[in-house]
Amino acid sequence: MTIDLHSGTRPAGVDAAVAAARRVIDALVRAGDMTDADMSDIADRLNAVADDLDSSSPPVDDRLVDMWRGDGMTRHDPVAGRENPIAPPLDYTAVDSRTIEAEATLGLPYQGPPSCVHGGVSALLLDHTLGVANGWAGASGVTAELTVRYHRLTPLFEPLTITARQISVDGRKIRTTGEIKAGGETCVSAEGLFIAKHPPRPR
Ligand SMILES: CCCCC/C=C\C/C=C\C/C=C\C/C=C\CCCC(=O)SCCNC(=O)CCNC(=O)[C@H](O)C(C)(C)COP(=O)(O)OP(=O)(O)OC[C@H]1O[C@@H](n2cnc3c(N)ncnc32)[C@H](O)[C@@H]1OP(=O)(O)O
Repeated sequence: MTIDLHSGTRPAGVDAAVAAARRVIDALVRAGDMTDADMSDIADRLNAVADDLDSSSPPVDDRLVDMWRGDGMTRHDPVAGRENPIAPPLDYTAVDSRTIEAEATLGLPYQGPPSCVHGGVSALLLDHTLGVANGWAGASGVTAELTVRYHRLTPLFEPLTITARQISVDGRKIRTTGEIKAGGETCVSAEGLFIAKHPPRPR
């Protein structure tokens, strides 16, 4: 069974609030202490927002059930999740029946070397994208091995194409590859071994 690549939007403004939080994260990293803003006041205001959210949030077990509803894409993961402010977020489209891709431009919160994407962030994006390609191709599982090769530095502030394709399914073993490209050049490639295993979703 394949999955819908889009997790959809919710009407309550959640996506807009999370997008605003993403802006805040980006703006904080950009400002550092080179700002005239009153950072103590900003901390108070951000803490007030967090207090509002904390006081109105459901028990975590209820939220876990909500996060995992359905059988396909979720909205909370740290790569494509519209409800997760640390996700860029990637938005996948199908290339063919085993291949997906997304475009993203990453900013300062994802920095490793100067003006370049952190290698761990690239590995995260690829791990997840390989996993979603498996869901799209119809045989998915958990990552057992991920081999990542860094060919050249991956730039911040430039459009990146992240692609993944399922290569083979042999019993429970699923092999999947992917890459991150900038300007048509491969910056990072990955090979993953996934094992068909589906931890039960909280219900
Ligand atoms: C987030 C959950 C996703 C699940 C997918 C669900 C639905 C898909 C829908 C939508 C897709 C959307 C999003 C998904 C996107 C991303 C996925 C998230 C990726 C992750 O973030 S996931 C977390 C990190 N991941 C782990 O936390 C795994 C922990 N680990 C284990 O859970 C076990 O360790 C396991 C299951 C790996 C194996 O355990 P096991 O007992 O089930 O199987 P067993 O050991 O018998 O191995 C069977 C055969 O695989 C070979 N084999 C096993 N491991 C190997 C290895 N490392 N290297 C080489 N070969 C290996 C054996 O050698 C044997 O081979 P043989 O049959 O030939 O002897």
